[in-house]
Amino acid sequence: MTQTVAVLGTGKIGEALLSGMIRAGWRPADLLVTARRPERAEELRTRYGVEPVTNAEAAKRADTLILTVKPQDMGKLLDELAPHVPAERLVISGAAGIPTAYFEDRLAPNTPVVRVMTNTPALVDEAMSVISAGTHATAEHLLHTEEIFGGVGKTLRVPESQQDAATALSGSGPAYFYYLVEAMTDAGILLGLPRAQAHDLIVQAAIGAAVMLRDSGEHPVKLREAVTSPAGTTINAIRELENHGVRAALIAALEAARDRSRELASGNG
Ligand SMILES: NC(=O)C1=CN([C@@H]2O[C@H](COP(=O)(O)OP(=O)(O)OC[C@H]3O[C@@H](n4cnc5c(N)ncnc54)[C@H](O)[C@@H]3O)[C@@H](O)[C@H]2O)C=CC1
Ligand SMILES: O=C(O)[C@@H]1CCC=N1
Repeated sequence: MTQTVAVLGTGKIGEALLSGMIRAGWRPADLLVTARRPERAEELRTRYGVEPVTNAEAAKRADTLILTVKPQDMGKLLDELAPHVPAERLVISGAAGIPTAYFEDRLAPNTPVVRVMTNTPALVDEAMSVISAGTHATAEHLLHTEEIFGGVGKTLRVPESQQDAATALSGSGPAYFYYLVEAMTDAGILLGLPRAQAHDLIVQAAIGAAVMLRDSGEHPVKLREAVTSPAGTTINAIRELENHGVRAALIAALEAARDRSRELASGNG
């Protein structure tokens, strides 16, 4: 049987997922989208050939609803949806912080809910999507969720108690790397390189390092040691990173992101 999937609140993450699903072979005819602004809805229709509908219509027609609004907008969306969502619908939340119980409390009894934290590299099929089942989600619901999110990258099942940590690591994770690239590009400018060249050098170093981290099977310490020659250049840089507490700053930063995810749990964040 053909499954219809609706993306509700198709912003940055919703569109990244939608585009990836189409690349992965989903037929636009089997996909519905909702958006707050009519111009946005038309943009999605033109760009992907999908049908924009109201939230209520999506709830009635789609077998699976993927909710990708901001945590702060989730309560309002659920108020709108609740009267229209039959209990057999699979509801997938892509929002940071909000637990599956929040949805279960507001939807029909026994509604299967799955929580997913993905990230923007979904746009290039390199997402990490971390998946947890709510009380009524079955193995089949998890497989279906993996089928959807597997089209845009890797998936990993975790207990829901680990979702806030996963959000800090991989949901927000790409932003940390963009921030580092931005800072190191500035360093290149300081060292006298043209900005475009500094950018290219750092981006390629990041790509090379990322592929080695993924494919070599080596521990990051080993990989760093291989770059760090005795009395060489790298150790001077590492000493400065240690002097400035960069490791401690990263640990504190991810802890702060985890804490913020916890704060968003009520949907009022
Ligand atoms: N941006 C990111 O890197 C990531 C975001 N997320 C989660 O994804 C969700 C969305 O984030 P973004 O895509 O960044 O935000 P966004 O603001 O780009 O997208 C949300 C969209 O929902 C629409 N919307 C709000 N209420 C609506 C309603 N009642 N009906 C229809 N549309 C409605 C908004 O107009 C907006 O286009 C958030 O819950 C966030 O926690 C998760 C992982 C990564
Ligand atoms: O910053 C945020 O709240 C969202 C969730 C994870 C990444 N972006």
